[in-house]
Amino acid sequence: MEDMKRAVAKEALKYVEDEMVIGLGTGSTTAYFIQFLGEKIQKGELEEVYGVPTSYQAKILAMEYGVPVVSLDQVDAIDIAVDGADEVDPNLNLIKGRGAALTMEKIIEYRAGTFVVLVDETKLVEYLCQKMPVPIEVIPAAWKAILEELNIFNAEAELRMGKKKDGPIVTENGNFIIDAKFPKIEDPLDMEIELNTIPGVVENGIFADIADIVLVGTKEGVKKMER
Ligand SMILES: O=C(CO)[C@H](O)[C@H](O)COP(=O)(O)O
Repeated sequence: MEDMKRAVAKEALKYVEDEMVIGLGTGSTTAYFIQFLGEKIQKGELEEVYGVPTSYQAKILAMEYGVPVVSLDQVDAIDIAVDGADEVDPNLNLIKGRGAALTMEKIIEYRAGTFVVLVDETKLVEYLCQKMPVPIEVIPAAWKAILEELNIFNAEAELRMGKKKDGPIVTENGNFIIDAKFPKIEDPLDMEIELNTIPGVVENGIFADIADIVLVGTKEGVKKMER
């Protein structure tokens, strides 16, 4: 599994050129990309490249490996964004947000000229929500009301609890995460828009029609899916 993650991360470097602004995703696969990117910069193989992190994890890794970091409000445009995903359907719609960084990820990846997604083959599904729930970032005061609202969609939804913290996890924006397992998502774009109309929802982890390229790590090597 780690070999597959490293392989897609290496492949993603081929899309990076001098003077690019790069959205840096969150998660274990993107961590390899940030590491390899930093190593290339340090060797002088890439120049005038800047990273816009989607999370503290991405920012800390970028600082550790020597990728110059800038914030979204310091750049005019993002040339490319590279990030992982939890599910990818045949039309390159995604579920993201296991790392609870989905809001900043979507803000940055939506704006990227090219959005490259890095996954291993276990993340490929026939339809969204086949295996993974949709993470939904919510305003803390609204969590219970939103859980009830999600009953309309027949979702099995729960507040995400901390692992090394008592109580719910708190996102980098100071919000809670609800994980909602829907029966089957027939129309990802429609569902993405509908979830965001519930008052108190900040953003949800359906990324419909955003990914341009998905690099899939398989036992036979890296495969490319493109829109
Ligand atoms: O959406 C994410 C974080 O919010 C991650 O990109 C996604 O969970 C994939 O992570 P990993 O590469 O560790 O499997």
